[in-house]
Amino acid sequence: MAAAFPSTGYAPSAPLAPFTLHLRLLRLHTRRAAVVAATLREVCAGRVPDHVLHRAEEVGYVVPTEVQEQSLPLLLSGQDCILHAQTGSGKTLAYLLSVFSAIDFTRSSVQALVVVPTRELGMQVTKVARLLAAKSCTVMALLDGGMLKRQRSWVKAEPPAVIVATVASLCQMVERRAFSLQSMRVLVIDEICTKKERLHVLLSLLERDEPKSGIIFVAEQSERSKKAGNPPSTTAVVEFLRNAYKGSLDVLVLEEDMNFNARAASFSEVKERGFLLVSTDIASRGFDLPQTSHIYNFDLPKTATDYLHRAGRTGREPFSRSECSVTTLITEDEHFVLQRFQNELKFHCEEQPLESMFTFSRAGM
Ligand SMILES: Nc1ncnc2c1ncn2[C@@H]1O[C@H](COP(=O)(O)OP(=O)(O)OP(=O)(O)O)[C@@H](O)[C@H]1O
Repeated sequence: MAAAFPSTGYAPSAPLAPFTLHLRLLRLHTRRAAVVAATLREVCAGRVPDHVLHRAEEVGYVVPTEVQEQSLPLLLSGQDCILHAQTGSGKTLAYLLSVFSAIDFTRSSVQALVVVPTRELGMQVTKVARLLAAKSCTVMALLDGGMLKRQRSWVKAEPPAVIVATVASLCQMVERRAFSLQSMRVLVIDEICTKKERLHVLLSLLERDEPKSGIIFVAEQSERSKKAGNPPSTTAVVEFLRNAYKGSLDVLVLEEDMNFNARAASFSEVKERGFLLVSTDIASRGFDLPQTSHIYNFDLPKTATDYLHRAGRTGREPFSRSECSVTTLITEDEHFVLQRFQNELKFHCEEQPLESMFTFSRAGM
């Protein structure tokens, strides 16, 4: 059977079956849809200054990503928003466009504040903000490890329109009254789930669960972190709990670097009474502490096998009938790792979003 084809630039060697034609039609529709999709300029029309959109186009931001397409109408209408999307989906550009839609470029005052968890993220955000602003306004980065003294006099003499800051640097500046926040129009909080927040979540879990005894597993310290002279994670967790935990259990620590005597002392102590043992994976194998009712993975284990060994420290005879649980603290980015462990070990975790578990007073953290 012969078939007539519209001119497509190629000659099929055999007549196309009906379903093939159907596929081609579908493809045509998809292409058409891409052509008629709104551009970034259209989505931002009348809200974001032309010079910013022009810069965005020069950089290559022409068509909005999905999160930008969905969030920009809300952000640009002045509504408060929480953007929740995968990493790399384009949230930064979405909130920066809303920052530039809200500030008055002719005023010399701090009008937008972007709070970031790390210096690295701060540098990235500052770079994109400066690209978009070009010379139309000043974007200042107040990041940990920066030259805060010099910046303090600069920020006073010539307040930037946009400040990108890590929490610690921002606090220093605010405590020294380096700038006024009275003209602030936009506040962006980018991914603030710091170790500190994790610690507070852990504390709330301990208060809620009231374990008989528990082991809190933290990650081993990396060589890089050791060289930089940072304390190991175990120290941070133990110090925090010794100050903040008001329950009856003893807070103890077990570390790789501890000598044998120190380890033995820790070990015999925990065997005798209720404990919260903070440890790296060193406590996940060979340790028999049957009274352990709760396991907390403060940091994710490296592998599914490590997860299994950690979990195996609870539910042990003769206490195995009492209520036992394994809780893993994860951020959105870590979700897939826990999913991988579940697939590999064939178990199912009940997921509890933070908001559904506790009412946090973030201001107090
Ligand atoms: N509309 C767009 N068109 C083309 N590229 C874009 C667009 N928006 C963002 N990008 C690019 O996509 C990459 C990821 O964007 P971005 O870092 O903003 O994502 P994100 O969601 O903020 O990520 P994270 O959660 O890791 O901070 C960057 O390289 C950015 O330049």
